Amino acid sequence: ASLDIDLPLPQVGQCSWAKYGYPAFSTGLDVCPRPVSDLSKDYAPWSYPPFCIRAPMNATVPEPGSEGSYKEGEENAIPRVSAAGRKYCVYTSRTFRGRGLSVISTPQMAANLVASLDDTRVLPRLRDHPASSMARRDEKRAAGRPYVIKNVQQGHGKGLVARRRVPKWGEALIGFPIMMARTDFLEALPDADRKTLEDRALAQLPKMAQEAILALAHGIGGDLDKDFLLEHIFRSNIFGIEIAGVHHFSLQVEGSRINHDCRPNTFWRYSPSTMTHEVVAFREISIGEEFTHSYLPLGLPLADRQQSIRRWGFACHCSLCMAPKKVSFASDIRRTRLVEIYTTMEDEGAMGMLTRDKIETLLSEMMLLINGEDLVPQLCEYYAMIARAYLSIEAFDDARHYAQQSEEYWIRYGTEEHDNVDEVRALWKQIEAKEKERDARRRRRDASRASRE
Ligand SMILES: C[S@@+](CC[C@H](N)C(=O)[O-])C[C@H]1O[C@@H](n2cnc3c(N)ncnc32)[C@H](O)[C@@H]1O
Repeated sequence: ASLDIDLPLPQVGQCSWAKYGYPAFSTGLDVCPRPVSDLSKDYAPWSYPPFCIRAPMNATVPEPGSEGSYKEGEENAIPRVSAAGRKYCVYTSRTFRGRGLSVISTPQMAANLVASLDDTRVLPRLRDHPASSMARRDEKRAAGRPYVIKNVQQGHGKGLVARRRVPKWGEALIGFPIMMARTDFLEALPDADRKTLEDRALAQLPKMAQEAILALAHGIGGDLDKDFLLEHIFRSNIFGIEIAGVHHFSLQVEGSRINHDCRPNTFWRYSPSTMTHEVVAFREISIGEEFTHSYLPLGLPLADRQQSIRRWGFACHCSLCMAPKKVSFASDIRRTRLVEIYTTMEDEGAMGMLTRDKIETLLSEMMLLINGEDLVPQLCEYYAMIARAYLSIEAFDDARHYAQQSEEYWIRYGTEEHDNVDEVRALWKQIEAKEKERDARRRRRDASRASRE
């Protein structure tokens, strides 16, 4: 028997692999879902017994959580760690959200998804919204759908175009994954094993789901290796997500049709507990406008964007990248200055060199730059940085104000479940602790003054 599945069943509150999925009080269960593999007798709630392949004993994968280049030999290459003998399995639910879902991952990671598979956990707000792929597709509902998928500008293939006005913060699209995989399976397994898992993940889905996946963009036509069609589709269409802190990717049929723009009009957020992708407008979108989102972190200057987008296999033709040299030069200067402000505040704050005047001057310059470059979503991080700057000069009310703003932005841009919401909450604790320290210092000073008098 495999170690993967012979662990004792943990009780609710002790699930190491189930940060969001369990405890699911509504199910009345009092244990965590057991990881299942090809050796398990029972494989519910999946539709088929898991099909598993072990990584070879010399398999290595990039170290989880490290940043840098995935290419070995490059200067900033991510260090690699052993994945010897790790079991990757295919799990399929043929009914998930009315379409089906196939997952390629390890038994523990798949166990983490079990509670979220339940369609009844999807809030009516996400299920019945006209932008939701779960909403009934009768004529009346279809008329309310905010977008139509059609060919857009030359060279961009298909895209999503607004067929009704979407207000600021309104949902443009609500979708669910159709395929998910633990990202490092691409590195841990040899070609033949990857292909076996990928083919099975596709074949176990209902016919309509298979067709929807195969119809997605395949990236650079010339180099297409027909044996690895799915990997070409992954490369052009996936969204990065985490399951219990481990990097995975997710394929979502309609969301994958949204083209990239370096100044996008939507952002997407993912809720692990309901496995929902929401694409949200961060400004009003008018009828006929294309929905766009950024495949790259926001705020990069042109050269960095051009280099990073290459990983996606295309050169960006958005209006910012195609703008006259003068315009993109000015944009680059603003973006570089913004990063400079961030580092100055962080560094000088840590060294106790900031003053209220300096913070306020940099803050107003920062707001001008952020608004000028349409980088409002970056305020999640920038507001937290301002809170830390005010904390460094013991301006507790201002620190609290910006920590609150940062928390609100993180919830809006990342959902309640985003890890950074926890980080902001840690910042609240720091503010509280430092304020107590200051009060204690004042009391000691007053007491020593009183004793002198
Ligand atoms: C995730 S898909 C987007 C949907 C795609 N247009 C389709 O027809 O399915 C990514 C592909 O769309 C195209 N694309 C997206 N954004 C683009 C942009 N800003 N400039 C040029 N091509 C873009 C590229 O071919 C890219 O490989």
